Amino acid sequence: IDVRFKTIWAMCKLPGPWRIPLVGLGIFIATIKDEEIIDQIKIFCKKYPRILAAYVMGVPMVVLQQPEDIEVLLGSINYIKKGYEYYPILPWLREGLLVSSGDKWHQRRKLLTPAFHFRILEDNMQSLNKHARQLIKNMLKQEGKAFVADQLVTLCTLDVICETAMGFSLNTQDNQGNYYVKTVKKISTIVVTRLRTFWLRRDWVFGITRDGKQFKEGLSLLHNFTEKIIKERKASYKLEDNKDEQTEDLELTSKKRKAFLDSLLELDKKYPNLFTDLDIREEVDTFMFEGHDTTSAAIVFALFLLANHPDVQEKAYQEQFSIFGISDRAATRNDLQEMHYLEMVIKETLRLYPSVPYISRTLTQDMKLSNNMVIPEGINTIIIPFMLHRNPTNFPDPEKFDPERFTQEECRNRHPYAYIPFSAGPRNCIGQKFAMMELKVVLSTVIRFLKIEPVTRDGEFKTFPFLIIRTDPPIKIKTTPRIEHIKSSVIL
Ligand code: HEM
Repeated sequence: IDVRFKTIWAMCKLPGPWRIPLVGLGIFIATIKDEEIIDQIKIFCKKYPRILAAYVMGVPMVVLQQPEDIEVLLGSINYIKKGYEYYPILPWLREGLLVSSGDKWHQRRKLLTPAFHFRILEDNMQSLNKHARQLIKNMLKQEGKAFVADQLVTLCTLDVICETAMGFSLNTQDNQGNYYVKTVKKISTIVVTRLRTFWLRRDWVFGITRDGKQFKEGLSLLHNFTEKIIKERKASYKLEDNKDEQTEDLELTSKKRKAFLDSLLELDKKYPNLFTDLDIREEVDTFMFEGHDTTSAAIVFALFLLANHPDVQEKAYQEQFSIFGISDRAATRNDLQEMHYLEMVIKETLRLYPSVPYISRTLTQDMKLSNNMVIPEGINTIIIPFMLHRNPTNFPDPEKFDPERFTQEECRNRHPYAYIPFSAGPRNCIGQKFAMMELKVVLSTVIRFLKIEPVTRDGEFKTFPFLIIRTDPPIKIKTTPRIEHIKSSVIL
């Protein structure tokens, strides 16, 4: 809560809906129905197209909507402190990379960039292909009937992140995987409810509510799940370490693929005071969550859009056909470079449905915008990619799904901060390249082997900003095999 005169005075001068001082939009936000959140955000953002300032129960909030202003915020190393909205996820992700600030964030980002970003891009095609194929096998089992896309896709992306980053093979049929996925969804919903409801800010009040109790139970499940992964990897890592010491074959040892978690275990050995067991867990929790839920949402929305736009689907299929013909071979990294149209489809999907719909920072110093307006230190500054990507100046006819917006020429003519599904600047998404690789492998596999048909149509669902973008009702699609003989080879 910021009740300093300086802040209140500055907030008064900024454009925004004027309600009760300090309380601001607090009561309105706490009482609005979930399904109305996005519509209300749209109304406010349209009314205040550059800057929207409002108090929410003592917290001063400013929404930036112009790419030039967003560049000032995200492009600078001076504004990396995460916003107030992240406090309810602290008990879950603690100060993992997503939430940490200051020196801790700088140090972690420096250590984790080689450990995650470079390592994960090395040699994961085999694993990505394997899980993409498992996904289409599971889709084929639905035998042309409608199914909830998210249920199958999320297990696939969870398998991918577990195997590629954690070196842990999770069985998709395993109930634990299912449980983890359901609990993550429940916890994200509770986090947003808590954020909107000011009387739940105090831990003790939240703790005695039904949501608070469910949050605590869910948290212990999620932590047990990640602790199990760490324990198992630690054990197998020790075994492999011993084997390496005994083997003379150095070439073989250097070729062994190391998972991101192995690098964390190494950091633990190298800097025992910097990287304790809890530090490892907070990063595993962070990467597990960010690494599966974001990609799953993107794949589900892409499937929905492809199903509802058969012309785009056909064009994407023709591109795959030109790369693979009727061969059922696995995709290689070189193949991915050829998938220009699929990349445009993915980008357009993330424009309309950015997996992370909301980004925020607390200013630790005054910030001068491109028009010389000053946003003072202490203010919670927000970017809503879901709205930014619907700005008709940068994206004419913004509700229309049109991958052609992402030809090289169109992109060149747009402000670089007009489209930021992975955020931008020094605190951008560390998993961006890996995510694009995963989305391409999974979608290319589905498009090559299956025809996606619509069940849920445009306008038949509401979107919710629950940490990750979600829909109600969940999106359903149908799939049928494209070529009979490919169907049998995939099943084998
Ligand atoms: C379609 C997929 C993805 C999207 C759209 C996405 C988007 C984002 C965005 C917008 C942020 C900035 C959040 C903020 O400032 O509050 C972010 C940060 C982050 N993402 Fe992703 N992400 C995706 C996939 C992944 C994957 C696959 C991983 C890793 C396994 C990952 C790990 C992270 C981490 C650790 C951060 C925090 C980085 C930092 O603060 O230094 N993301 N992501």
